[in-house]
This record gives sequence, structure tokens and C-alpha cells, in this order.
Amino acid sequence: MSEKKGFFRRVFSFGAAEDTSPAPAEMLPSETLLPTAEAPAVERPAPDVGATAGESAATVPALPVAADPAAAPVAPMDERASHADHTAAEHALAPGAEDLPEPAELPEPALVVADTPEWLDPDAPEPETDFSWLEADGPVEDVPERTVPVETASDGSPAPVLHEVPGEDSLPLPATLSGDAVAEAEDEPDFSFLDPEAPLPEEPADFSWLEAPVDDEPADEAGSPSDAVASVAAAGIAAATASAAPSSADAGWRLRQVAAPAPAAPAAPKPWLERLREGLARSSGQLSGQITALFTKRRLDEATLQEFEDVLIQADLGVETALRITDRLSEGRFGKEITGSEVRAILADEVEATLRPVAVPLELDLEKKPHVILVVGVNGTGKTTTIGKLAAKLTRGGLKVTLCAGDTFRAAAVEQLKIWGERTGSEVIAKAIGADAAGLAFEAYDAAVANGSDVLIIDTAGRLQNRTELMAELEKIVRVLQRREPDAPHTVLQTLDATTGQNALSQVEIFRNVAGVNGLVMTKLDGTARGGILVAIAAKYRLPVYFIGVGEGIDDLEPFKAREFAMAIAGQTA
Ligand SMILES: Nc1nc2c(ncn2[C@@H]2O[C@H](COP(=O)(O)OP(=O)(O)OP(=O)(O)O)[C@@H](O)[C@H]2O)c(=O)[nH]1
Repeated sequence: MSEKKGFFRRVFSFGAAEDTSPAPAEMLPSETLLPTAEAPAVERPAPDVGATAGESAATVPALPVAADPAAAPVAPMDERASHADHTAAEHALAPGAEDLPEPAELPEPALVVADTPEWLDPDAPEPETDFSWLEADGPVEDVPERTVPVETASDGSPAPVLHEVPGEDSLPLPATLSGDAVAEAEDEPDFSFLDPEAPLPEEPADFSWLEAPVDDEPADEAGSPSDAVASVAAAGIAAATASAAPSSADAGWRLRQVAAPAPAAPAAPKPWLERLREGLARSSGQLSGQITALFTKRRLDEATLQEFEDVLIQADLGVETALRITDRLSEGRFGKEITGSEVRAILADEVEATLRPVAVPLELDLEKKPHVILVVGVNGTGKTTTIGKLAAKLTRGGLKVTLCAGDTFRAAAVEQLKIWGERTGSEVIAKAIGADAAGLAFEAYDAAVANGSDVLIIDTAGRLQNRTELMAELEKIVRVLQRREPDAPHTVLQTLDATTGQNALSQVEIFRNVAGVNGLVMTKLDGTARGGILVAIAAKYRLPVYFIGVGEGIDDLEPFKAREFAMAIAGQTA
């Protein structure tokens, strides 16, 4: 806390002491997020998942088969059994099976009979052949069997019959499908799920994974031995366990005493820095490899510098930063040999220099109560999740938070925010789907004042029909909030998905113009991230980057640190 010009200000830096984790984000329709004239010339589209899926669907019409049989889903036992029978039937009925070559004749094994057992004695009495005594209550109903006709071998002896199986036509159909339905399903395979235009499934959404911490202890099956031992031990009657164990010298058997396996220790989550490095590993590995290839046993000349500049631009770092790095590299080194690690060190330094001015903590001015944070961004970039994580940080810091479910476009987003509200002890102001988001924000502001909240965080929809609609809604939210508080929203946070790449630049351009974005959060840096774009954004817009998302968990929001990020981009660990 610090006094500033008579204002009571609280600065949240969320230091390390406290913070010790369907598809790719759907972008706005391309016409809504067209790069502007200011966007750099080098534009590489984000991977088009829909197109890829469509292509593979076109080329692979049949059901997918796991390359690794071990990885293939295991069929239920009865299914497997019927499949085995079916296979056996195919063997039995396989045309040409009788054409198989005769096995080579094996020499007659010498028969050594030490003492002829009674049952081999040709003079022994005939065994009993009347088994009528086996019939309990009359004759057993005949089970109709379809047998494979016994083939006769060329020498007149019956050929061996492999199996007697029900005919293929009598194999049971899955209980849920009638014969017609099966035929229909086979005639018209349903690939509608591959349709990139199809609306996303909205309901029912399962957010149970957001619920309170999962019990790490593996649940023992009721009545399992370890369960019993545990309960007995708990009751302090260990002796009873030994005497109760089925063991008998008289019976000649006993249960083997197996030490109960130690419960598996819950896997500790990886430190966030490790997740960040792993997330950026693909792009940093690529960059690092190109640096090695470019600078091994080669003098620094104009051509090498030009190639290196291209490599940096391809890594999304932006033209401005790429030029700065190559300029710095050539200083005093032109015409000399330079190692890959020297280049990587310079890269890390220059990226850090670009990022340092934007790596600032989120500052909350509690003179304005509630401090209003409007969270905007393309749908799927992590707005709602970031709100939940941020609410957790603030409430742990002793602040009272109200959440506004302003994404009235998507029912699941409202439910998701309610769960975050429960988890963080924050009141959630929500309305039915389709409600006016601006009206809701207005009511939420009043509710936050009434309940004495320090901070009001407003979620917004990212997916609107077109850019005009998006602008109109966000502008209206800002306008109605300003009727209550002229400086609201005090912070406008935009979430950017780190897996997006170049498109993030145009997203910032649009949301900055529409909603007055004054801070960024880059999410999903734990995935296969392309973090270079953040450097380009920092160089171009100089907007503060408050946090990075390194997982879906409540604690997976980290303050943005320029040095660590730069090192991860350059693939350096120390
Ligand atoms: N791995 C990872 N996943 C994240 C992160 N942040 C968000 N997600 C996931 O990204 C998905 C989308 O996040 P949301 O918070 O629903 O995104 P949104 O912007 O609110 O989406 P809309 O409500 O559709 O506008 C969810 O599955 C989140 O769990 C992150 O930092 N790392």
C-alpha cells in the first residue's frame, strides 16, 4: 500500500511468494478480424483445423484404426468374444482352407510305456456309457446348433472341424440398433461433426472439473482386502486380521500375504516456468536449430544477417524486433565468426529489452470502489478462465470481488463463471441467455457497490455475428458503466491465446479501438505456444502485459516476467 497524491492506491504485484499449471480457440469470422492496414505484411494464417479434418475425412472414409494396436480402444469382453468367434468362423469357412499344404510328416515319436495304466489296458472293462443319471428333471431342451458341415478328406477320413459357431447371419446386433438402422447408418456415414460451419455444441456443458479439489487418494473398492485391513487397523484390532485371514494348514492352501501397495503420491504440478518453457519449446527449439544451422563455422556477413532476420520474422517476433536483433548482432562482429550460443544470448537480451517496459503489475486504484475490470477478447481465448484465476488472486489478497456474467451469448460461459464465483467466494451477477449485456453490467455495478466489493470483473462475449455488433455491444457496456462512474472501466483486459500466432496482432488492433484495451493477458502458454507474437505486440502497441496463463487450474495465472519469457523464447535455461 502506498499513498500517492492523496489517493489511496493498492498495487498488486502477485509475486512469486504466493504463486508457486476442442478444439483450438475459435476465431471471430475472418471478415470480423481482418488485419488492418497497419498489420505487418508477414501474415501467416493460424492452422486451419477444420480444413485438415475435412481433408482427412475425404481421404479416409473408413473408421479410424489405431496405428498402434496397443493404443486401440479395448472392446468390452463380450464384444471381443463374439469377434473371436466370428474370426474363428471365418477361419473355418475360409475358401481354400482345404488347399493348405499338408504339414510335413513328422517322424513317429517312440512310444515308451513304463507301466501300462489301467485305462490303457485293452482288457480293462468298458467304461460306463449311460449318462442318463446326469439329467436332473427330464431331458434338457435341445439347443439348435448350426454346425459346419464336416468335410471329408481325400483319404476318406473326416477333416478336422475347427469350430462350431453360430452362422454369421445370426450374430447378435448391438442392442440399440435395429437391422434397418444399421443398414441406414452404413449407407449414410455421418460426418457432420467435421463441418466447420456447424455451430459449436453449447449444451449440456460439463464443468465438473472446475469443482473443488479432487480427492487424490485412489478409492479402494468396497470390501477390498486393503479396505478391510485399513478399517480393522483403524479399529485397533490388528490381531483379528490375522485370525480372520482364510488360512489352513489342514486344507493345504492359504492366501498369499501381499504388502498393500503404497498409495501413489499425487503428482506435484510442474513449476510454471517449466510449463512455460515446455509450451514454448517447439518454437524455441525450431529457432534454436535454425540459429545453429546458420551460424556454425560461418563468418557474419550480409547474407547471414538477412537469413537470420527472416528466421526471426518467421518466429513471429516482428520486423522491428528482428531488425534490432540483427543490428545488435552485427555491432563489432561483422566479418567474424560467431557461435550459436552467443546469438541466443543476444536474442534473449533483445527480447527482454522489448518486453521489460510492458511487464508491469496490474495496479488497482481502490479510491474507485469498485475498481471495474472489463475483460474482452475473441471467444475461446480464455476470458472466463482468466477471470476465475484473477478473482482467486484478489480474494486471497483480501479483496472483495463481484463477477458479472456479461457473456450472455453462451450459456456455458455463465455456468462456468458461476462455478468460479463459488470457488472464489465471489458474488456472480447473471441473467438469462440473450439478456442485454450492457444492462447486466449496469446492474452488476450497482450490486458491487451495494455489497461493498473492491473489484468488479465483467466477462464479455467474444463471438458476435460481426464486428459492428461486437463494437456496439462493448461500446454500450462502457457507456452505461460511465453513467455510474465516469472513469469506468478502469482496466480493460484483453486475453490473447498464445497458440494463435500472427492473428493476435489484429485482435489487439480491433479490441484496442473498440473497447480501449489497456492491458493484456496471454493465455495457454503451457500448450504448443507461439509466444513470439507477444514480442511483436509489445513492440507495436506497448500495452502492459499483466499476466500469462500457464494452465487451466486456479493457480495457473502468473505475473508476466520479461526475463523469464525472453529466455524461454530463446531456448535458454539459465
Ligand atoms: N492450457 C490452458 N488452457 C486454458 C488457459 N486459459 C484458458 N484455457 C482453456 O481454454 C478454453 C477456453 O477458455 P474460456 O475461459 O472458456 O475462454 P473464453 O474466452 O471465456 O471463451 P468464450 O466464453 O467462448 O468467449 C477452456 O477450456 C479453458 O480451460 C491456459 O492458460 N492454459
